[in-house]
Amino acid sequence: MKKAAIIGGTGYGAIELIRLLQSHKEIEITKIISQSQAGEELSATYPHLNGIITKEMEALNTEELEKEIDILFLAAPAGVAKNIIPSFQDTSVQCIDLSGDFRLTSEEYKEWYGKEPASADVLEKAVFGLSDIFTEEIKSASIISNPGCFPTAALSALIPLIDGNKIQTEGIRIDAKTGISGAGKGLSEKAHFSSANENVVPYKIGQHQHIPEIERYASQFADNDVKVSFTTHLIPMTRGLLCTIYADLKSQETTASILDYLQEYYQEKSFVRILPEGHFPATKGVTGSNYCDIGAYVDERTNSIVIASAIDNLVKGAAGQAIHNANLMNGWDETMGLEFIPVFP
Ligand SMILES: NC(=O)C1=CN([C@@H]2O[C@H](COP(=O)(O)OP(=O)(O)OC[C@H]3O[C@@H](n4cnc5c(N)ncnc54)[C@H](OP(=O)(O)O)[C@@H]3O)[C@@H](O)[C@H]2O)C=CC1
Ligand SMILES: CC(=O)N[C@@H](CCC(=O)OP(=O)(O)O)C(=O)O
Repeated sequence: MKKAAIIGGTGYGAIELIRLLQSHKEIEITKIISQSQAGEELSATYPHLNGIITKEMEALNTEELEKEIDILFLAAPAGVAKNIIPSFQDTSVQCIDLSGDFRLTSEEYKEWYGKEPASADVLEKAVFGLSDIFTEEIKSASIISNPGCFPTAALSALIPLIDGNKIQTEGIRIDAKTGISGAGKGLSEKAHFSSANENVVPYKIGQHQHIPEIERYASQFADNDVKVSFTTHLIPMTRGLLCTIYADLKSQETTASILDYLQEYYQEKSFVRILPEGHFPATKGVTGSNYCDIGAYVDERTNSIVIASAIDNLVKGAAGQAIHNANLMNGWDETMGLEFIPVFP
C-alpha cells in the first residue's frame, strides 16, 4: 500500500478524496492536514464520517511528510500548493495539486489569479493531468497539475474535434453551468440559500480563471492560438457541471460521423462515454462517478456542431481525476478505486 496525505483536510475536495480512497486497494490515507482544525477529528465537522475516519487532523510538517508518505494530494485554494510543492521536488513523493497553481504560464497566472506564480523550475515539471488526453505524459510525471472542473468538461469535448481538424478554431462558444459545491465550502453571498435556490445566474463573464486554461491546452492541438468565449452559470444544484459548446465545422459532417469519430478517439478510455445519436448528457447521469458523458448534434443546415459534456465537478472535475492520475503515475489499473456507478435518482 502507498501512503497518502491530503492537504486542505476540511474542504470539499479533500472530503471527496477521502470518500473515493476508502475503496482504493493501493492507497491508504495516513495523514489529513488541516490548517484550521489540526488536532480535531474530521467527524467533528463532518458527522457523516463518524466511525469511518477516526484519525485526528494534523498541522503541516513538510519534513515529516517527506519521510512518511508516497503521495501528496493538495486540495487547498490557489496560492497554497506553489509554496509547498517545491519542498518535495527532490524527493520521491508524488504531488497532485487540485488548485490552479501549476496550470498556466507564469504570466497567465499573474494576470488571471492576481498572485505571484510558482517558481519556474517547479512549474516546468508539472504535467497537466487531463487524464484521458495526456495519459502518457502523466505516467512519468512526479508533479500533477489537476485540471479545473470546467476545463475538464470543456477540453474533453473540444480537444478531439480540434485534434481531428473537425472544427473552426475561431468562434468557439462555451456555455457552462455548475452546482454550488464548485465554489468549495466557504460561505459567500452567492452561495447563500436565498440567492442560489430557484435561481440561475451567469458569473465572472469574460473574467473566469478557466478561460486561459481552456485556451492553453486546446491550442496545443491546433495550428493557431485558440480563443474561446466562455460563460459560467451558477445553478441551484449541489454537484454537477455541464458545458454546451457551439462551433463551426470545417467540412461536411453528420451527427453519426462525428459520434463515430469521438467513439474511436476515446475507445481505450474507461471514463469517457460517447452517448448514442439523439442522446445528450445530463448531470444526473454522472453524479458521484468519474465519468465524463459527451453527446453531439450536427446542424447540417448551418454546418455547425453542438457538443455537450457533463461531469461531477467533485469527482471527474477534482478528486476522481486526481486519483485517476495517481493510478496512471503508479502503473495501476486506471479504474482502481473509481468504479462507482452514477447515483440515480
Ligand atoms: N470544488 C470543486 O468542485 C473543485 C475545486 N477545485 C480546486 O480544488 C481546491 C480545493 O477546493 P475545495 O475543496 O472545493 O475548496 P474548499 O474551500 O472547500 O476547501 C479548501 C480547504 O483548504 C484549506 N485552506 C483554506 N485556506 C488555506 C490556506 N490559506 N492555506 C492552507 N490551506 C487552506 C481549508 O482546509 P483546512 O482548514 O482544513 O486546512 C479549506 O477547507 C481549490 O484550489 C479549488 O479551486 C478544483 C476542481 C473542482
Ligand atoms: C461555483 C463556482 O464558483 N465554481 C468555481 C470553480 C472553480 C474551481 O474549482 O477552482 P479552480 O480554479 O482551482 O479549478 C468557479 O467558477 O470559479
